[in-house]
Amino acid sequence: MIAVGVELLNKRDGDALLLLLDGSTDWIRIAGLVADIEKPVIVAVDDPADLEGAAEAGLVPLALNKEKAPVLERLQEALLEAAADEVIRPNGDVVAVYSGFQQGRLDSISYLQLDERMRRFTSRDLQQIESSVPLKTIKAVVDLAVDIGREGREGKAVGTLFVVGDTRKVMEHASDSGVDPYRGYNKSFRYLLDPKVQEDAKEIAQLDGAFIVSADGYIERSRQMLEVSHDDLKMTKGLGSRHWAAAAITLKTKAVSVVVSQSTGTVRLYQNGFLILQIVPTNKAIKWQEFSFEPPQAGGDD
Ligand SMILES: Nc1ncnc2c1ncn2[C@@H]1O[C@H](COP(=O)(O)OP(=O)(O)OP(=O)(O)O)[C@@H](O)[C@H]1O
Repeated sequence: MIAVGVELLNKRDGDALLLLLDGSTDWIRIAGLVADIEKPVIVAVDDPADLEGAAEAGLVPLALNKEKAPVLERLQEALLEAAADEVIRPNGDVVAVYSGFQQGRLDSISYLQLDERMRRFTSRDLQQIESSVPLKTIKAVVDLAVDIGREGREGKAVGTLFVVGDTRKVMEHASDSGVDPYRGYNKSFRYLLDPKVQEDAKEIAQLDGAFIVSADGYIERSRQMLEVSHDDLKMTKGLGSRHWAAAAITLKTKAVSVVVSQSTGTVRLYQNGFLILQIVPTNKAIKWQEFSFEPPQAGGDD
């Protein structure tokens, strides 16, 4: 199967060969099988310990930590990580060899043409913004924002805005747009890293205005209108007032803004007035063909 993968890669002039494996193997032997390729050969397994020796053999090791996940999810994760590591171009072509039907046996080959819009935030992206807000809080807010962008509420698309960190300064630029359901509530009902609080926040996100969140993850206010001038900003055309406000508040304060577009579900993160991250909901980022495989009927007429 690996030899056929190599042949396909060479014929189609693809960007990389991806071997999705169920565990460690003889890396030297694999390196021998792929010696004819000048492109990267990525070996992806779940447990990082299983990758020992892979890099020395000239392969690109990738740990997935997705042991129980279905094969397509593991493949997707491998591609996203490889793109994030810049081993493959986000719109490159990859030949993947993997166990599609039987664990432990390489029985499937796919030629994958990646989607240019493939973009997912990684911990590495987030570290860039950690300076003003702890990674833990940013990650929770971004995850929640991505959920809101992807799921909406009761079939309707929802857009919203979270302004995180530098709370006191942010509040100087904010005013109530309606009754704020969080005001006066005990801290335990406002801790955004708590899944129950996240579910409540999804409801409130349907209402106008922004959430103001402290650097340690507590919702301090919701339904806030931000009043900030946009004079010093350069923004992509087509973005509306919520996005302008999101960017502008990060120019006036040390806060980070996370905004969900109601029209597209895209999540954008601003810091110092700049767009730092743009996350298209992942289920829209790559269009996978479902496998349609029907095993032959046992005891049939043939
Ligand atoms: N200055 C602001 N502060 C807080 N929220 C705002 C502000 N301006 C707009 N919003 C919120 O954004 C909502 C939609 O505004 P608008 O359509 O201009 O935003 P947008 O940036 O185009 O976002 P979307 O992509 O979601 O349509 C408003 O109903 C309001 O809830």
